[in-house]
Amino acid sequence: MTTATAHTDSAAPLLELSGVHTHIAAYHILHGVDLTVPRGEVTMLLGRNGAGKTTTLRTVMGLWRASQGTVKFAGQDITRLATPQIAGFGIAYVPETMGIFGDLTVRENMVLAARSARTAAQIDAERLAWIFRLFPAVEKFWNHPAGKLSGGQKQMLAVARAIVEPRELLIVDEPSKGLAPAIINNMIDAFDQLKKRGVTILLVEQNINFAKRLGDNVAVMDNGVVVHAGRMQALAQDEALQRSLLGLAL
Ligand SMILES: Nc1ncnc2c1ncn2[C@@H]1O[C@H](COP(=O)(O)OP(=O)(O)OP(=O)(O)O)[C@@H](O)[C@H]1O
Repeated sequence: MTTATAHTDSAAPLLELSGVHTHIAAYHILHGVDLTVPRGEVTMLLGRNGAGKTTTLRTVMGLWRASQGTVKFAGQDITRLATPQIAGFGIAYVPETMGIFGDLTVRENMVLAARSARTAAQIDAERLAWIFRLFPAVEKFWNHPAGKLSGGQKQMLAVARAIVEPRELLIVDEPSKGLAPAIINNMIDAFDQLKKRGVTILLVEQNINFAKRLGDNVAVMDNGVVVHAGRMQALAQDEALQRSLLGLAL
């Protein structure tokens, strides 16, 4: 499958939401979200429970439909496109539920995620070796049912699936959720490596320390809008601002 290439204005944000409203059934959840995700950097989407972070990601992926506003990827309006078309532009999305098939082996999970491969041998060998280096558990449990993996190993498999083919933008909902500190370090390393390969990354996080270590940019949501956006370093150095924006989430 070919990935559509859009124009390459490197200064323009890779992903840009403007005034996005989303309704779920009778509920008005997003109330005009403005969010920019600069190319080649890591952007953290923070906010209290129920602030609208997951709904924002799902709206980007076309899993919910924006009722107003626009979502642009590499300058193209993707607001009304279907999810497979959006993914086809080179956007990978790892939901909080991870989307792993527990009855299938790790290998089968990876093959299913690689749209251009029908067998493991058809997955790009250099890329697979790189994924094994990033996430040794994926290699170690290659022929084991994915359902038997620990929570951290499942999260690694979920990210490994998302990057089995080259992607321009990787979106992950709460990658650090429930992970032990050693696994969190491994995850941070992996995202760093991805960034070095030129992948733009958008992560939803509850863990402010994880966010501080990895984020170049930050956007904070509350009540269905982005209430703060800027450089992560500026927020990390301002404890009063962190408290007022994130409150108990800290
Ligand atoms: N399927 C749904 N039906 C009705 N309301 C929903 C649905 N999904 C989400 N909501 C509501 O939308 C609001 C935003 O939810 P969302 O999951 O986007 O928040 P979040 O910031 O990701 O929070 P969390 O960290 O708890 O996942 C919440 O009030 C939630 O109850």
